[in-house]
Amino acid sequence: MAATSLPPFPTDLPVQDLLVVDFRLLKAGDKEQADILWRAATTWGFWYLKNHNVNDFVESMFEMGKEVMALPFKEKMKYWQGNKGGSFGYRHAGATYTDVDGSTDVAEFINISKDDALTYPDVIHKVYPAPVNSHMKEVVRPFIQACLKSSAVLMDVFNEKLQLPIGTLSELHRPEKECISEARCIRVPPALKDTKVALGAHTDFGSISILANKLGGLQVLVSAGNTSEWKYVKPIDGFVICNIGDTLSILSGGVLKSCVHRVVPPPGLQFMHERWSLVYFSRPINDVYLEALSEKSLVIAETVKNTDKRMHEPGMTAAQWFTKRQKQYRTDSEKDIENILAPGPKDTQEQN
Ligand SMILES: O=C(O)CCC(=O)C(=O)O
Ligand SMILES: [Fe+2]
Repeated sequence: MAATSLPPFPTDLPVQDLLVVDFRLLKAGDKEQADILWRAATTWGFWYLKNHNVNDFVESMFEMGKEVMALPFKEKMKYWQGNKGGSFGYRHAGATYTDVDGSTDVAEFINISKDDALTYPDVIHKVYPAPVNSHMKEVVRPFIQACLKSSAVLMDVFNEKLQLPIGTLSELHRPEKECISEARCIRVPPALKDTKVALGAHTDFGSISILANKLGGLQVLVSAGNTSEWKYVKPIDGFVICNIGDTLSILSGGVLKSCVHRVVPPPGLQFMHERWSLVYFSRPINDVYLEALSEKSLVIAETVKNTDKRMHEPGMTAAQWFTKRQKQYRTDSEKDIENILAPGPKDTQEQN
């Protein structure tokens, strides 16, 4: 649905104003834009990006996602991501807990590996539902390539500001190496009566996330002194929302901030609509050991001098850590696929 035919984002809600980075200028080496990006990434860890070409593929990615989610539940589950720490493939709604009382999420995903998209029709990790394959070359791959280009530019700015040797961060994220980077299309149904949280509070596991959405619902946890408050991030037509994830925060010794966020039902009259969002998660190469790059940067070394390593460094590689995190908060960790396929309100077609 075109953004213009959707109800507007309400004007009376707590909103976190994010800085806007002009990607075209940033890519051309504009120092002011690099400073804006640095300020955003070292304070809130979230910012808007404008004048980028990721947008060229957003609508077609949503179309692909809609075709996938319209498939019968059994068909989607043939491509299930599983519950053993993998991510690629289909993830059904309700797969994770959103609070300690046992509420569950209401979001379903299709996750497509960067490696599989770049090598298609060769398969590195996973095969995908038919609509992913039929749009792989014209839509999914170019979308991922645009995200790779954008994140490489952002990464180079962080590299310079962190005073790391040239190319350090890009070497740890080389696109031709295997990793868990992926594109994700998310569907949240029109708000169900008692849904408080559509996707639970989390930080992103990876380095940089690039997000496109049209309806509100994304919230960031903003701390001021001893209190913290959930604030909405307002979708802006043509802009994507970017954020720092945990791995880049760890590698930078905490200089770059990975902010807690969640998705609640769209606010105001937007609640009646299906919510679609699209994310590209840029993650380090699988065997990158997750630790602050203190030996390569005085900026990082100075920052970590007084921090407890155990608080920030998981002591394992990016792939091991991702698998561990991915298994957390699952509602289905003891279940096999037959159990999940048993009749229930999971099929989006049956729900609506
Ligand atoms: O749908 C959104 O707006 C955000 C999704 C998100 O945070 C995630 O998938 O990690
Ligand atoms: Fe997220």
